[in-house]
Amino acid sequence: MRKQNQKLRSSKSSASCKCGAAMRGWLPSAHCCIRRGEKMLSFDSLTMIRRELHQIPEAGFKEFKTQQYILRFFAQLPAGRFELKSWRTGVLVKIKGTAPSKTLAYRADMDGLPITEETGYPFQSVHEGMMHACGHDFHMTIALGIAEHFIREPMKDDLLIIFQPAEEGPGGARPMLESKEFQEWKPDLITALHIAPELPSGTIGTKPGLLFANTSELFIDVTGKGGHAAYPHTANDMVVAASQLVGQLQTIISRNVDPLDSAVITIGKITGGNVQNIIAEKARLEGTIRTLSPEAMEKVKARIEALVKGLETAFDCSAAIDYGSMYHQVFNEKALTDEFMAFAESLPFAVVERSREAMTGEDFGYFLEEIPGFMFWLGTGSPYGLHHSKLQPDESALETALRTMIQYFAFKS
Ligand SMILES: CC(=O)N[C@@H](CCC[C@H](N)C(=O)O)C(=O)O
Repeated sequence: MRKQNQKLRSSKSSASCKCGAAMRGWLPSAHCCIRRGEKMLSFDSLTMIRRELHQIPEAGFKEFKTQQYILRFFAQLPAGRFELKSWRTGVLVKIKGTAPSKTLAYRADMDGLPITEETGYPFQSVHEGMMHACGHDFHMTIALGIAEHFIREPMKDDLLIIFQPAEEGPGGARPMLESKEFQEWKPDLITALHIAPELPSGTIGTKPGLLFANTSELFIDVTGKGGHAAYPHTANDMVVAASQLVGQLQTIISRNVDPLDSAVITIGKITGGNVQNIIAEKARLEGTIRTLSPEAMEKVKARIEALVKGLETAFDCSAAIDYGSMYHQVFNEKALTDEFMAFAESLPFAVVERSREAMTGEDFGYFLEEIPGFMFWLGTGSPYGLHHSKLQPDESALETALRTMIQYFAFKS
């Protein structure tokens, strides 16, 4: 399905707008272009918005500056053509159609990650220890671009633009979906995209059916008896217990999950003990589970519980499991996804690829449980992947995504 006629611009564009405005911290300077009445935000405006958002990554449900940025963006646009509601740190914007019979929707997530940025960007995060390392700055920029376009050039149907907090955790989609604010404006079709650094810039990748995995966070606290480093026989060492458990957990993947199925258990963080010559009384494992079906998730959890029970006996310790937040799989509606792929393929500037399932998680899966729609990957070709401190997605993909979504919504309306 690949086309070679794609012409994308280099990512080395200027950080200033065509109109000469410089970036100004987290204040939305993009309004200078919007005021000039352009129908679609220019490439310079898009990159400027993305860079301003990039500077202010915030944790889930703490996206206060981000929310303010979005509200100020809409304050520059012609009132009367849209309605706006805040929901916690999120924002819902309903853009009026000329003769609506349904509501289409695009969702963008808003939060950053607790990562110390190492991109060397001149516009890198001003929030120490936080980074937009999962592309949510891109997702929001595209959402603002779509919104601005259809506020100026209304289509027939209504369009809901969803700025959803806390995708990385603890999960904003489910409570937002259940909220009165969202239910009042519940759309008939919902879409979202996610940047894919491993795909060539501008590529659109998706498939009908399962796209993203079921996820569950995993926290295990083990408590034994601490003691002097020289007297191990008088203590129950929780560093040794936790280390053994890390190895045992991997046997679930190799020995309990059907080899023709797939699952992942990743322990991303271990903490325990206080100092090098004291046997640790406590240790904590923090990780995540990924499976291709909700049933496999139940099986993996049952095995974790059995292993943890065994660990309690083996180490004469106590252990507590907390599954944190869980996300339902992203399952794309077949007819809409096939139609979108064929539509995107027909665009002269688009390159479309059929994706494989990924073990990434996305709480957008909750929206898709209730509302027909789909999610797709947007290639942003970068040598560093998602959740990496050096992630540098190619900004030219912003324009490809914006043009694709504007034309898709116009086609569906
Ligand atoms: C697209 C992406 O990277 N999403 C995150 C979602 C995280 C969910 C939750 N905090 C967990 O770790 O299970 C991902 O890590 O896949």
